[in-house]
Amino acid sequence: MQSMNNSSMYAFEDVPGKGLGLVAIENIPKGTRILSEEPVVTIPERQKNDEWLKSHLSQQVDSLSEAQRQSFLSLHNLYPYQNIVEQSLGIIRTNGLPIETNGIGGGIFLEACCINHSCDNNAQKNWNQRIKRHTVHALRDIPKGEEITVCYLGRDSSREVRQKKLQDKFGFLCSCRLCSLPAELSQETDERFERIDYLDDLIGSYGMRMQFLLRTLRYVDERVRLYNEQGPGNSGLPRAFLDAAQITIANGDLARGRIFAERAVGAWRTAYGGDSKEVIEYESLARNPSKLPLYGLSMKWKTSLDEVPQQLDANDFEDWLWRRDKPKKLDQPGLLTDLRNREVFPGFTSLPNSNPVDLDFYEVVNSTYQPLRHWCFLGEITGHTILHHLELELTDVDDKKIPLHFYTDGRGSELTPAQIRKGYTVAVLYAQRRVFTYGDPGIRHDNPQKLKIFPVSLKKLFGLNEQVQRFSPGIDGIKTCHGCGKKAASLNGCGKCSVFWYCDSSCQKSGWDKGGHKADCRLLKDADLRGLFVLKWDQFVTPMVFPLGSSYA
Ligand SMILES: C[S@@+](CC[C@H](N)C(=O)[O-])C[C@H]1O[C@@H](n2cnc3c(N)ncnc32)[C@H](O)[C@@H]1O
Repeated sequence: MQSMNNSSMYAFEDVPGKGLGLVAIENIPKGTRILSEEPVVTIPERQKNDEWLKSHLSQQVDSLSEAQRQSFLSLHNLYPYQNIVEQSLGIIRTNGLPIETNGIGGGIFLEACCINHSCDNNAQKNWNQRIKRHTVHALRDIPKGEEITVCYLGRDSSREVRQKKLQDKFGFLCSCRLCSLPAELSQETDERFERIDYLDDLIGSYGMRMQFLLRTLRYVDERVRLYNEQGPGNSGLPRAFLDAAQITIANGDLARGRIFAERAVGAWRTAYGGDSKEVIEYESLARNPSKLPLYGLSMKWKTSLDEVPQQLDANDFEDWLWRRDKPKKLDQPGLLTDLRNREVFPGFTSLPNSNPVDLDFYEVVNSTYQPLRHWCFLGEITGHTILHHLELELTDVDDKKIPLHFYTDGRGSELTPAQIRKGYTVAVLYAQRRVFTYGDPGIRHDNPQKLKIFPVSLKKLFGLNEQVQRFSPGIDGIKTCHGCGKKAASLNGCGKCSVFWYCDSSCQKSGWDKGGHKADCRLLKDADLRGLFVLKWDQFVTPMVFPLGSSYA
């Protein structure tokens, strides 16, 4: 068979084991439109019955030119037939490609229907609704002599599933590069596809629900990474980039939103061409992301269009783009936790809601929600009442007043009056923001192991934190003498708290008397308070409880 297209980049050839196929007769660069074709026969979306369809087909086949009719009748046919009408029906069933337009469900394209399948296809087929043609584009550079292949399957799946589908529907056993991988590598690919599939479902089920957006962005990030590991040009990529664009724009982040939209457009341009509806629609989104109806559902990640870091290397840029958690400085050995770190010590407004559960803070383990990271709320007692239960009035790091209700077994009676003092600081592990039937939103406390009261005001605690941050070892292990300010790797730790460092006993005396360490050291004697600084709050294994001392002593 000869191509109808004179400027063709391919020839029809017999491909061993596959029948007829299309083979590149020149090098075809990635993104090239290899083929653009109108249907010669169409099939309506809704068919009354087989008889009606047969007559509908006969009329179309009869009106083809002789050359077209010959080409049509020589197409592959998996079904037995007695006459030309049955033969036409078999050809349609074997080769029909989707056409999504005005009640038409599919059609026959004389050239595109000769393209064979590969699970590792180098070309992408598509019905281009705007130009009303079936197109095929190179997903990667295709060297002269290589067969042009598309994927017959809708979704990435394991080798077993792919092979079964191809056998059942198209009657062949696929022996493409992916299907011929040795068992171990094939298993790796299968696991990747299974994970992509799973992530796809998760992304679909979380959708654009505001409280899950960071989580969903992580899933999309992982999905894109898996696609890239698998190889270039996966047809799922543009959709993944569009998901990322929508998530970031919904949170007011125009800078990232535009970049993701541009990536989606770039991937669609490669696979579908610049005149496809996807490219045209999302090019306009990339130009003006704030036009997305979801824009600004929250302004949590607000950026302007040009707030794109310029000096980052490629990896750091991707970390920025996907909002990946960078290992914080706190990870470094010797570094002490900074109480100003709002990820770990959030104010009330940044606490997760108790309902619906915030999946940035929790994950499902054995059908229950478990924290997936550490956080600890700090608030200073400014008053209290006791009616049915103890209610503390707290002021948080943002000076916001919050009620803390005791729903422990003792309803608060487990505390001594000496603990319930104005000016003391309460620490609540894994606190949630909760709406109460009566009164303002606040915190419900029901597990005594999650709460601790320190006999120090929030202001003093932050004062101590400043000292700790100033004098404790830096990333380089260099400590600062709390007495004279000298910096050195080898200083002597305070024998009581081991948090402050001194050159010698005279520096220690100066720090003790003038530097205020006498009072601070007394506070730091409490292993729970010391734990606020020395625990690796950014490294989560299991939830912590008070006494914290047992978690690090
Ligand atoms: C739409 S046709 C493709 C053109 C076909 N090779 C022909 O000779 O007309 C689909 C049929 O091609 C064959 N085919 C396509 N891809 C194949 C592959 N990867 N391995 C073996 N046979 C394949 C199968 O017989 C399949 O039913």
